[in-house]
Amino acid sequence: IHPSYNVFLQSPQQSLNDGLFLPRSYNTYHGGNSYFGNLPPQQPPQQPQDPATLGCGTPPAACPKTRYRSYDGSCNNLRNPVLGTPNTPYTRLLPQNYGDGISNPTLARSGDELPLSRMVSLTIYPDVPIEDPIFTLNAMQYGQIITHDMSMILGSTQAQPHSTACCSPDGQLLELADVPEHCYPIRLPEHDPQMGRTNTRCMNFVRTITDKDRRCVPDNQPAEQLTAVNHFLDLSLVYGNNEQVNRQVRQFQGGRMRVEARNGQEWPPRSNNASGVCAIQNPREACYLAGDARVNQNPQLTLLQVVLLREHNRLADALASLNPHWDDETVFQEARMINVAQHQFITYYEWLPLFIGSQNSLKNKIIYNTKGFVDDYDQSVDPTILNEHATAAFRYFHSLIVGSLDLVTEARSSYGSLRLSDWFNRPQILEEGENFDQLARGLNTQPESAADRFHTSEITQFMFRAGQAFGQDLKATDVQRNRDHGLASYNDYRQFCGLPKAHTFEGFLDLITPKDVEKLANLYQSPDDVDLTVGGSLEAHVPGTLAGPTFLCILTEQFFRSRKGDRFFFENSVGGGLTLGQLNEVRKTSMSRLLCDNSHGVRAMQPRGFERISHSNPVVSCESLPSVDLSLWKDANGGGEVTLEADPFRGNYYGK
Ligand code: HEM
Repeated sequence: IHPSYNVFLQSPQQSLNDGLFLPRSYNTYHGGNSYFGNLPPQQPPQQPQDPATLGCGTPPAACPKTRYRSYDGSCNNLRNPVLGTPNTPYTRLLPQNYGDGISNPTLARSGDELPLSRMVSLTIYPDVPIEDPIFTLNAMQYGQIITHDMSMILGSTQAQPHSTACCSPDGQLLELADVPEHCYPIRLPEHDPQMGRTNTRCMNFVRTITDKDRRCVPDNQPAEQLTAVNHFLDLSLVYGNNEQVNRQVRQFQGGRMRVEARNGQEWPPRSNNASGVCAIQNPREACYLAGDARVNQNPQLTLLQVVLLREHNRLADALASLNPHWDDETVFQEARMINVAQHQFITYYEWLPLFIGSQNSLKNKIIYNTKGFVDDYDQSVDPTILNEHATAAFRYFHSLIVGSLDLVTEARSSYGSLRLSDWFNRPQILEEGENFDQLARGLNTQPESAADRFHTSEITQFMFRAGQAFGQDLKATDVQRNRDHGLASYNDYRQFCGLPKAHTFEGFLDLITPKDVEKLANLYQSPDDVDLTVGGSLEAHVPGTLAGPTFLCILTEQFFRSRKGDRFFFENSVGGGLTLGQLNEVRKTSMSRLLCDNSHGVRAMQPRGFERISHSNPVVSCESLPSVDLSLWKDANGGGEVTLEADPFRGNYYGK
């Protein structure tokens, strides 16, 4: 076992009493539970690394004393300035379980192949449309925004067919398919409904790039996958993950982001490589450039990206008129800071309680019931994204995706709908007529699909089909990715999370229905072979949450680390950069107000946008929804209470 994992060898401290979870590694961080190990304070800068070894973590030359986050997340942790930066490894709760112990995909305990991931998808994840009784499509969609802010497997765009082909365009296995370093194609079973119609034998699957591929670790050490974006919840999907991308999306005037005006609305700039990035059907179709490569993936994702972009410019315009003496950079960074604070507030206080439960969040110090600052930053907490979170637990919410997107009028009547698979990677649809407003209302009106084992065939049969009869299968991909990343088994994570380990398939009956246990027993040879992605997705939910105990334990741990390990978290009195008055203004923001302020003709919304319209959550005028009073950002030179000149952050923490 790799030394950095010794922390997990302690006996479980967690109990399942009243369904609440204490992230178990609270008091184990101090041992240096970080991939890189913790650097001593004031570590002198190291020389930049050879690009061939990019992925090993390149410490920045200096950490400037600044009230603003870097774009790549460097210097967030001053003891280990590279922590949380792009192109660094995920971390994990349990050691890798590779077929060869080093890097090959997971095998059954017997050494045989695991059941075909596509077979698992067809058996476990069929399309049975069940609406969520409480939550809107926006709850699903904001979840994807949070995901894209936190991680992206390196080597994939998660939107377009991969440039490495393991299968031919007509779905036949290619020679490269047998090169385990790159390819791990999804093989279709004999009776596959798609194969029956098209004679397709495989779906493309390219393995995630690891630290081993980048020659960062010794040959005998198990591989760890790299993530392409910074690990912090910092709107990097809007602002970019490095200075170079940030320069492409910034206007450098008035603190604004670049936008293009068409039909009286502002849109993101167009990508220079539209035909490479999007599935456009003519060169005039929009294909956007944003801080994140996945921006065009589906219309509702793009809509929220546009909302967050417009919000930046709305904030920047207000700050610039309050503080005419501020230069472009100051307006830009202050607007960015407010935008990120609002996003963190919505994520932690409006969204997360619905998914992982209010009581669970309060009890585990993920949210606080306070009007004060929360100074819980701890530089020994590792903010790195957990592989189990990104590859299994958080993907459970793929179940919430719906196959058709409602267009909704101001009177909240349906005007029609869009078929999801017609519009992957084709954001032009947002610019047509009043679609933007109608889709925005649809987000807050239409129910999401229930969190269960059923998935719309728009993502299990038709994903990214680009006009073809069939496309990819997201759930088969999720199962395949679980094995590509060599995650330990469902049974191991049960034990890690304080549940009894099953010795027979019947041992799963405490949380999984007899019918589903039977399906598992038919697919897998042993209870120890069940993939985390699969077992976790079949558990009965913990009351008040949208996940079973095993996934809840992983999600809780991740969101705990993501706040406590972020020096700039918005509730922090120093790093957060807000006065107490400003912080309590930010706490007035809401998903619905964000949509109101950044759409064109939306005049009314229900107060709680992630919850369906009801008597207790009725549609009300936008103006009546609480909003952030930006006059608190008028600085001392303009007669206000804030003074940036008195900023104590000057010079460098170390380096030049
Ligand atoms: C229409 C909506 C969505 C589509 C089409 C979609 C599609 C995808 C695709 C294609 C991948 C990459 C698969 C791979 O190659 O391994 C992915 C990854 C992922 N998705 Fe989704 N997704 C959607 C919504 C969501 C939602 C709502 C969540 C969670 C709330 C989510 C969580 C994730 C996570 C955690 C990953 C892995 C991120 C990483 O690379 O580290 N997705 N999704």
